[in-house]
Amino acid sequence: MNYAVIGAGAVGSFIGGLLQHAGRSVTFIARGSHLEAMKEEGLTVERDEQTFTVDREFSSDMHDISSADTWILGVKGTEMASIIEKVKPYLNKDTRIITLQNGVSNEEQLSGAFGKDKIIPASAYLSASIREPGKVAQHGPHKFHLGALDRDNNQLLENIVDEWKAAGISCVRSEDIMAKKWEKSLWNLTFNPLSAITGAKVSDLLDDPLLRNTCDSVLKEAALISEKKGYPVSEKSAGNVFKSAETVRNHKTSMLQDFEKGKPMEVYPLCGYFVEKSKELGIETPVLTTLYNILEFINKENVEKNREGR
Ligand SMILES: NC(=O)C1=CN([C@@H]2O[C@H](COP(=O)(O)OP(=O)(O)OC[C@H]3O[C@@H](n4cnc5c(N)ncnc54)[C@H](OP(=O)(O)O)[C@@H]3O)[C@@H](O)[C@H]2O)C=CC1
Ligand SMILES: CC(C)(CO)C(=O)C(=O)O
Repeated sequence: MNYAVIGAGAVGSFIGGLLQHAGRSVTFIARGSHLEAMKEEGLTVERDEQTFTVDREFSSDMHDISSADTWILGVKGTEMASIIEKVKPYLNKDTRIITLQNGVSNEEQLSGAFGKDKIIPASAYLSASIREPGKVAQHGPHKFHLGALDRDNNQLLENIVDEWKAAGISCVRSEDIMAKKWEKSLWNLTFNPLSAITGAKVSDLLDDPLLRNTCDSVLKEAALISEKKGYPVSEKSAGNVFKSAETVRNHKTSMLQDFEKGKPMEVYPLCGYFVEKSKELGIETPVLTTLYNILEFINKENVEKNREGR
């Protein structure tokens, strides 16, 4: 496979760096200071047991993705509509697009634009960050679940999973990848919006009785939506949302991290989409809807403030 990472930020740089280190061809599409640093010094990947640097190909020119057959879409969900327009001219019959964004709306958007057969969704469990321009860090365990929306891609998917494993990327093939993505979305819905509104770390959300109670209400509402969409949530898997949060107590959710950096938060993919679905399905979600309304407001204010350098 020839890979292009489109939006080589934290997750994309981590995956692309490992693939290139293992001898695969990877083109990294990035921008800003991260791109400049990679062009000058290469991309350094730092993990628990190893640090290495890969030295090519780094570009901001979308034209450079045309020679790749496998695109790893690393942008945030907030960029999806604009990135679809940018990559459209370079798509051909062999192109497949791996989507690792949190949420489930990105797959809908991409399938609508390019067709289901083009999309290979992935569910990403890791904690990667750009430590400084040109350097990506991922410490602790990580895991990706990859699945095909179209059975015709099963063999190709097998090959991708084999290549990723050989490159040291922990990943498994999922028979029902959208169920996996809904499962992860329940986690994100339960913790991300409330953390961004309050500034609370995962440990605060778990330990403060009132915040925990609010998380629990959100999870119950989210489970109703998930169930109606065909992804029932058992008591055990609802319990696992809180159990798995115990393993990342020290974590600041990605939404809170974006807020603190003054970056747009993934409000629609991680929250608004589910509110929209609840309305369409006639499900009452008062807690989730209230959090969403607040989140929309603080996101706009935050982005505006940072644009103006206030
Ligand atoms: N980080 C993590 O550990 C995890 C992230 N995820 C999910 O993965 C997705 C990606 O997250 P993450 O890697 O953290 O995000 P990042 O912001 O680190 O990466 C996105 C990158 O894409 C770049 N980009 C956006 N548009 C363009 C463009 N037109 N041309 C070139 N580069 C572009 C951004 O540049 P710029 O910075 O200038 O905007 C940024 O470097 C999100 O949906 C997130 O929720 C899921 C699990 C864990
Ligand atoms: C919990 C985590 C880091 C999962 O990898 C996440 O998805 C987030 O913070 O948004």
